[in-house]
Amino acid sequence: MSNADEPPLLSIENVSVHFTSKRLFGLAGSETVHAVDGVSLDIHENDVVALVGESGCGKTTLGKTAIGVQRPTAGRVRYRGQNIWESMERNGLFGSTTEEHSETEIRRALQMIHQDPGSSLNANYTVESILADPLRRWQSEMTSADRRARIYGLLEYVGMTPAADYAERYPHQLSGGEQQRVALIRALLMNPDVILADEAISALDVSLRVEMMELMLELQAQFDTSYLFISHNLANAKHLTQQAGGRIGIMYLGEIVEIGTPKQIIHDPQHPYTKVLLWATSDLRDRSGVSDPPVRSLDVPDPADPPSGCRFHTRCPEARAACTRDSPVLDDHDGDGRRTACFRQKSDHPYWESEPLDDDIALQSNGATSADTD
Ligand SMILES: Nc1ncnc2c1ncn2[C@@H]1O[C@H](COP(=O)(O)OP(=O)(O)OP(=O)(O)O)[C@@H](O)[C@H]1O
Repeated sequence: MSNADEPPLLSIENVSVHFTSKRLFGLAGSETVHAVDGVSLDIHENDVVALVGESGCGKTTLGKTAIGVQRPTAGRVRYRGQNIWESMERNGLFGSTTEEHSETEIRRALQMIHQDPGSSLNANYTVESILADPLRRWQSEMTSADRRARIYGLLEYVGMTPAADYAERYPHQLSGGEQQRVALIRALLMNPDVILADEAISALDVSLRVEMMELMLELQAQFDTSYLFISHNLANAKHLTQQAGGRIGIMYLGEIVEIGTPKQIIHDPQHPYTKVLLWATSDLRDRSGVSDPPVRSLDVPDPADPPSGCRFHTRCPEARAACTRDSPVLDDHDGDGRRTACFRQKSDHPYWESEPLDDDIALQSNGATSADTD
């Protein structure tokens, strides 16, 4: 479990990532996709934070920005207090100073595992060479016998036995679950502070997902690392964060709209969009409740032209005129650490005096959102 009183390991400060590209089909001009907008988030030592939201809401972009793979167009990312892009630029020009972490150290500290480990494991190397590489780089004092013992020990730990047999295999000779375990071990052998796990279990069979999450947590304790876990599946996010004492952040159209403990998010959601995600997650849905999705519209707005005010207002069943004008700030309204970006959490907000947007629109009743369970 993390200690929120300690200075954060990673601070994402008011970060935006906008992608500008030419319009397709010969249309004049360019368009700017607001992939991430004004997000702040701290990740602590031994933390587990899961980001959940529909496809295209900016989870991957935010994750990559957090680990210094994507440069923000506004805002800062700090690693142990140090602005990582400024440091990397300065290091490139002048080398690192003694007080700061070098670019190499920052790169080592912030690792990633992908949805498709097959494409990230080098097909031409055996499992043993793939796993020996980080040890050679970061623990150069190890003898080759020590390296082999370490690799075999870890393969056995993750259930890939006999280890000597698995060590000689190439990635294509492993199942998807085995490839993902090798990718996880390789990332951990870099001795990272944070691992971005981007849909890292989504491609696995349902039965293997829980196993992989358990393994991630067991290895977290051994390697002293934090996870930023990205998933479109709220049930998986709950499973992982619940055991780790972590948090779930709900993203919608480039913004975090609610963040809190799994108990707060799953059992007492405050943001109307969190309620939609819960509704869409069959494993978590309250079956005694409504059968229709709690949204006014199923249409997801274009991230190149996000709605004014609260971005969720075009779909929100609770939306009022105030929501079309002003953007709610992500705030801790109850003093319990959970933060929500919704005017309904402030009893004295002008929202309560403003007109409901459209009383006549019935809740739509067909289909689910794309963040459904699979
Ligand atoms: N390199 C890029 N250039 C232009 N637009 C991009 C780029 N990367 C992402 N986007 C756009 O930014 C938005 C957010 O994308 P992102 O991949 O971060 O979302 P996501 O929530 O991770 O989605 P998914 O679950 O489908 O991966 C999308 O509209 C996407 O099309």
